[in-house]
Amino acid sequence: MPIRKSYAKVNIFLKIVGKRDNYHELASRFVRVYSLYDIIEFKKEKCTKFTLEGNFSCDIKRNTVYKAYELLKEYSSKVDEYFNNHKVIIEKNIPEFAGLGGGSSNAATFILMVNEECNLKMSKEDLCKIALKIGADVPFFIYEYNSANVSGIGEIVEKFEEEILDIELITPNIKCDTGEIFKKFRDEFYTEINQEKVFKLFKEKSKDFLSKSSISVANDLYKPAKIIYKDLKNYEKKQWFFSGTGSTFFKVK
Ligand SMILES: C[C@](O)(CO)[C@H](O)COP(=O)(O)OP(=O)(O)OC[C@H]1O[C@@H](n2ccc(N)nc2=O)[C@H](O)[C@@H]1O
Ligand SMILES: Nc1ncnc2c1ncn2[C@@H]1O[C@H](COP(=O)(O)OP(=O)(O)OP(=O)(O)O)[C@@H](O)[C@H]1O
Repeated sequence: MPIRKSYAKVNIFLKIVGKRDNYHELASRFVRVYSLYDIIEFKKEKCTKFTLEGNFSCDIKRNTVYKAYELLKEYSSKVDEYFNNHKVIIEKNIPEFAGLGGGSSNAATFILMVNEECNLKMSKEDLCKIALKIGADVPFFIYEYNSANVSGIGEIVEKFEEEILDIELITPNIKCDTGEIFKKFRDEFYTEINQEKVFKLFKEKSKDFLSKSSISVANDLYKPAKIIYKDLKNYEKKQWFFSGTGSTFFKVK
């Protein structure tokens, strides 16, 4: 029975490089969190329509996995046929609105599983074209790297060679809205890192970078996030950093 782990991610650093329409171009180190994952299973069962079981806060049409299904079934009739005979069960462990890429990871893992089970023979590059339509973090999960330097709006994913990191997480019960935080950044904190500094950042090991950085230097979105969600400051601790648009703080052990 097809079953796979759908890992969480943290952003070791997240720097804004520029604007692209109402989006922002990033330079970010994404690292897979091996200790935190959802589990996605395709279970044999007759289904009259696409069936997705799991503890989600949104309806099926807004689910990233459903969006991935809708996009994949355009490629081959095998996909619809497969999900007439299988349902999708997701055991959710990654908290939502946490900066951990839960929804994005689910979509990517689902895409990889369908590519295999329906024998679509699509390349990672082809799968990323679909992934990007779902969200900026999805391509990272398609490549399945332990660490990667991600740029553009998430569409450029370069493998970064380093040891697997042991990451501790604290996710306060504060649901951080990504759009609001980017807007606050753009309105009140806008700054761009230059390409020369990005080049140096992308060569630095994650542990070395963090040993010399502060939470606000590592992640351009932390200051705006803290203005909107004032309780975040209660969780600030030495050697703890902020992932994505939060609310998760992480420490590399
Ligand atoms: C912050 C990160 O999680 C870093 O890993 C990602 O860049 C977030 O990307 P994402 O999950 O695709 O973000 P979404 O939740 O779909 O985006 C919500 C809103 O955030 C803003 N947004 C998002 C990503 C980005 N690179 N620039 C943006 O300005 C956009 O207004 C977007 O409409
Ligand atoms: N498969 C899914 N798992 C979790 N949330 C999902 C999923 N599909 C859609 N969502 C919705 O996406 C929104 C954000 O979920 P989540 O924060 O996990 O996604 P993410 O953008 O990948 O992660 P983050 O931005 O926090 O790093 C929530 O409204 C949630 O209901």
